[in-house]
Amino acid sequence: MHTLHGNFTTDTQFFGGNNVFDLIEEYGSPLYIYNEEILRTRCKEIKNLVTYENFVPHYSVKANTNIHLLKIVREEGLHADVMSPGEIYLALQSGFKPEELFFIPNNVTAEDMRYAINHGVLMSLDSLSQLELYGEMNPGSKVALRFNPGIGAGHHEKVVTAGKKTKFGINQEDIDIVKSLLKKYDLTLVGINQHIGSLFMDYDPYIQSTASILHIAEHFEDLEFIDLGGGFGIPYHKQDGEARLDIKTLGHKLDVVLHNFAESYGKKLQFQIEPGRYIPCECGLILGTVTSLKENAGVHYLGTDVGFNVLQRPIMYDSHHDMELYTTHVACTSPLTPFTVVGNICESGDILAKDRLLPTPHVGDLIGVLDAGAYGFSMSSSYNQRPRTAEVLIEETGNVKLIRKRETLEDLLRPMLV
Ligand SMILES: Cc1ncc(COP(=O)(O)O)c(C=O)c1O
Ligand SMILES: N[C@@H](CCCC[NH3+])C(=O)O
Repeated sequence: MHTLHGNFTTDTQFFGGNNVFDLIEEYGSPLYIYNEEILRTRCKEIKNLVTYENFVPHYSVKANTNIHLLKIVREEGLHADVMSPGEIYLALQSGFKPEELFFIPNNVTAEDMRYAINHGVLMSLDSLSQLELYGEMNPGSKVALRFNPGIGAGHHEKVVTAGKKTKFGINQEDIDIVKSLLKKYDLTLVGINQHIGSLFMDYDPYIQSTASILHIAEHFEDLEFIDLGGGFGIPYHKQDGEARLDIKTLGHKLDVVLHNFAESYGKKLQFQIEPGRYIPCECGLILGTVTSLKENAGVHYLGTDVGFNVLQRPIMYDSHHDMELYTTHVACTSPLTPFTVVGNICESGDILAKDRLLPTPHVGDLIGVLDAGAYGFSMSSSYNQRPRTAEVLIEETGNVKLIRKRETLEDLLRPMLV
């Protein structure tokens, strides 16, 4: 086997010595593949971000909710942030205790709230009307609130979750109303949180937004924790030499802020963060098959079975994912050609990458779509009635463990009660 493109020798390191063609033969194509060692490394980096002792990172499970990965994240000592009853359910099933979960929903029904209350999971409300609803349902209890710190950041406007143009968070101007609602329902505000958006590589907006939430915290006595949010980015353009987020410097800067705040607040309250992407993104890759090659009006199409049912990020946010090709043919030394890499879905927008420089592949070669461990499978669908893919974990020993069965055609029919 030859790797035709890429500076990341995934075949030996990432796949734990397993041959990609054998993996596809055994588990089918396309296939999500995760590397346990990389996952554990990212967890440790986040766990040791700061020296401030009362620091509890919560993994935002929406990025990847496979229960086998959740178990590893928990073993590494992280807690979890959850968004829905489904995420609460899976997190509990994977071994997290209710007190290790933080429910941060948006526009939920009373039924969703009831699920969290019944399972003893602390909830954060992010609007006055949701706080009112919660207060009516569960007066006299502990509660958290999500504030909008006024600063947003993210890799695309669809993932900026603070500032002026967003549905998330309570505005600072409403703090007096918040206080009266807390009093009305005898609620104890134990924590406040924020999340400015997804994927920063420059940590300045994160540090600035930390200052904002700490300023908001000064309005409330007796807080037990402050959650600074997620958004920690990963370099999706590694093949172009993109640098990693400087997590060490970010950690040092945060440390100073946290220690100073605890001193002025008068207690060593708990600080939390909620990274999603950073934890599983780089441990995951999609392996697909080159199904056709075609030229139309000067555009070279490289057809694959990785449609937007499998990976939605490129069509949703124009996201870039580095790619590799694997072949059993003699490695080709011809010049690189710009290919438009497409999937098998019946929509013209089903494009994984435009003008991607690649060596000319053969039908039957394999394509690796890198950094797909976050918001990959969790955003996938069965559109065009393509059953969802299998997932495998390359354990630290190199052993391959099937962690999700490929769905079958019968799985498509089952919920229709036929
Ligand atoms: C409330 C909340 N917390 C955490 C996250 C995780 O974000 P990221 O994956 O960018 O770290 C998100 C998603 O953007 C979110 O909405
Ligand atoms: N789904 C987005 C991240 C934000 C999701 C959570 N608010 C992505 O793939 O980049």
